[in-house]
Amino acid sequence: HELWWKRRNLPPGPCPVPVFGNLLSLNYPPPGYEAFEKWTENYGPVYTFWIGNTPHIMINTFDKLKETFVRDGDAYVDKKNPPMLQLFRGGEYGVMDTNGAKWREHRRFALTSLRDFGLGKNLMQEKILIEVQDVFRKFDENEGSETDVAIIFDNAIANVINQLLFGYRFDEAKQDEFVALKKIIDAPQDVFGKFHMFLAMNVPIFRKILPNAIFEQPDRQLANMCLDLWFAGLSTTTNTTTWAIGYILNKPKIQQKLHEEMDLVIGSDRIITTAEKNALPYMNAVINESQRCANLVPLNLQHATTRDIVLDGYHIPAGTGVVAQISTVMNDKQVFTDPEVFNPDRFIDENGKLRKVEELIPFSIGKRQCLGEGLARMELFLFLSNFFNRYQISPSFSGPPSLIKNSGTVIAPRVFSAIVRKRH
Ligand code: HEM
Repeated sequence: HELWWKRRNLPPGPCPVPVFGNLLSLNYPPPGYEAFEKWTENYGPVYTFWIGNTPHIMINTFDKLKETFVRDGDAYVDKKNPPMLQLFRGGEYGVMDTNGAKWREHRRFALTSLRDFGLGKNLMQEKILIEVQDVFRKFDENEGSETDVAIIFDNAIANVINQLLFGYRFDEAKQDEFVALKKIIDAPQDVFGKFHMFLAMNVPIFRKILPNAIFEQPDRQLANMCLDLWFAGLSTTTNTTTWAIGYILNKPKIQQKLHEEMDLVIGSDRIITTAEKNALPYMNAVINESQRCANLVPLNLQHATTRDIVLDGYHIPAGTGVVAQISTVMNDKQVFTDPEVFNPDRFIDENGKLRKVEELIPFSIGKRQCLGEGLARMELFLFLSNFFNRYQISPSFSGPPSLIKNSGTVIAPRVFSAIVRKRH
């Protein structure tokens, strides 16, 4: 039944094992890119991947993603949530794990609110630049000594999202609150990042070990919405920033080229704004390549078909799991030569301009594409360009940071410290 009957009408894919499906393969080696790549080579752009005992149709190339998640977007828009998640949230609340009219209304509300709070205008930039100055203050204080880079950016990026959600930032007087809040936010993140908890979420037999709903608030929609924006907005942006610095510490020549561009275009330690974004192609290429190599979600969020579809001749019933497998697209050898190499030059054309590569899709594609993309792009540019304009960063005495990835839902770099020195 498990090995043949249930699979007979689905696109071919790796053979699942009872209870775990294909999940165990993602740990050999973690975080699973290689398994997904091998399956794409073996079965083509569409195959079936089993999460526990639930089949998911994986879409693994950019062309197939356009044909499905973009051109037929409505059919792929629902989320397929493990029942465990409803227990954890106290029901179907928030924006990330809701469907239908509720999802549409709250996604629109979140996007409009981001716009009203100044995204696309100078207001949001001003808020981020206050944090850039605070980051400067902290690095200046630690100049010449070993510093945990991620902690400083994490506080700053949390301030941006907290300003938006609750109207204040975690300044010196509010550090205790920040630490306490981080503990609460990181607890589920740590837990869900663990491979055994990932199994517990997806393999029914393990469900009994997780606690019941943690949300007791009367307004669960509001609480879950805040959780979604905090959760989705903080670790993704901090991890990308920290990965970028980690990759650069492993390739000093790239930092040298960044500094040459900064000296030519900016020429002092003044603050850089988004108005200068187009004048800094190499900086943008470094950000692009950092997002591609960080490849934060080895297995993208799981969607479900909203109606029966026919895909490559297979009849897929409504409610079947479908995944826009962006990590495989961003490692596609046909598009990105030597995908394992950190090489920002792949985004620079023969005239030294930024090259648009449409297969770079770290924010995913289709109707559920990341709703914080505009904010995240602004943060990445302002934090990283201003950081590299002001500082020279070098590895700590123990050498450049490890780039090895652990398993997890959003892949964080290993903790490292480095030494910064002002350039001007
Ligand atoms: C570098 C930073 C970020 C990356 C790489 C990233 C990536 C992603 C990805 C891959 C998805 C899944 C899309 C899908 O279902 O296929 C997503 C969804 C989402 N992201 Fe982001 N994200 C980032 C920053 C942010 C920020 C700053 C916010 C909030 C302000 C945010 C809020 C969300 C929300 C709410 C969703 C769910 C959208 C929905 O289901 O309609 N993200 N993001």
